[in-house]
Amino acid sequence: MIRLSDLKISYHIGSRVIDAVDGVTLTIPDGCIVGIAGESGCGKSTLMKAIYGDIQAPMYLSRGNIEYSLKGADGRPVTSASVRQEWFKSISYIPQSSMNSLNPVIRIRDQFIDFPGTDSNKRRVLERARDYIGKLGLAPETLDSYPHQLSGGMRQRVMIGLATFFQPELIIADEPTTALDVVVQKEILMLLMDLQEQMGNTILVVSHDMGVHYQTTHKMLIMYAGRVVEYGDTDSVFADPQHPYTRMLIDSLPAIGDDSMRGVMASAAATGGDRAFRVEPVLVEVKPNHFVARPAVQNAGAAA
Ligand SMILES: Nc1ncnc2c1ncn2[C@@H]1O[C@H](COP(=O)(O)OP(=O)(O)OP(=O)(O)O)[C@@H](O)[C@H]1O
Repeated sequence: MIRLSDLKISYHIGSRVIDAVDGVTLTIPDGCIVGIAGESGCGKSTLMKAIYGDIQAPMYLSRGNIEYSLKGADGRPVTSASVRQEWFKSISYIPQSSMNSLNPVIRIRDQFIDFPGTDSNKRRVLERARDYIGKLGLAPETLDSYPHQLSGGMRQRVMIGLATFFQPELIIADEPTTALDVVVQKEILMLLMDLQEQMGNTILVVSHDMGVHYQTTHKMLIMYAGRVVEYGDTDSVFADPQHPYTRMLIDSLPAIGDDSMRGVMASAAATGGDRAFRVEPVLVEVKPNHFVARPAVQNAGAAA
């Protein structure tokens, strides 16, 4: 379980402050895949980095806190202060464009054993890695390759392999299939789903693709302008979206035979756009496990 309480994450840019995540309070249960969606710049990656404990200038925690029910490698509870020590052990992160994050001058095998340890320990890990990447659909020789010798899909599988090798309890995948063709996208997502089923861990997946969310997630978290507008079981959110922005995202899913984006444009116009999408931070449970935020109270200046 991860509990976010009144979380506010900001960036200091010169004399300006950008509140990228603004007053998020919610609980993510164990053992589920949570999809995070929302327009570009709404704060998805910032929220993921904060949960991962990767808060570095110019980003900072303005308010609130994060609690984890994770156990560290030493058996102790993970806290915001200790979460960084758990990277790639109890918690791992597959960043945006992660397939380009592999060190280009280091063979894949050496990326698996890039940790302090004895030679015999590393040999044992390498044997396990050879076995493990086979389960991810990669040939054992992949370990002997340099990243540039692999296709984008293979590199992404390697990244997922590195992120899941130690069976972390929490995996954060920030747009894990961007820049891959649709067939490879599907394979990668199936792989993540299979791994989640086997390990029973929690996966947070950021994606702009609502179709991907519908097919792969148990819960959906929809963000707009730094706030969570809706959060609930995926079936419920897709069957009965409560917030106009969620409705617009779901309407953007093309149906077979649909030849245009007219539905999206029409529903954006009908909802009243930005003003109608802005919300207060507090989420209200409208159905079991389905929360929605109330519309923001517009001040006189904003309304003018
Ligand atoms: N390093 C940074 N310095 C300054 N501002 C930043 C930085 N990173 C993000 N921001 C700002 O914080 C806000 C949220 O950005 P974030 O990357 O979290 O959004 P996002 O929803 O993940 O977007 P995308 O879907 O495009 O990845 C945006 O206004 C962005 O400009």
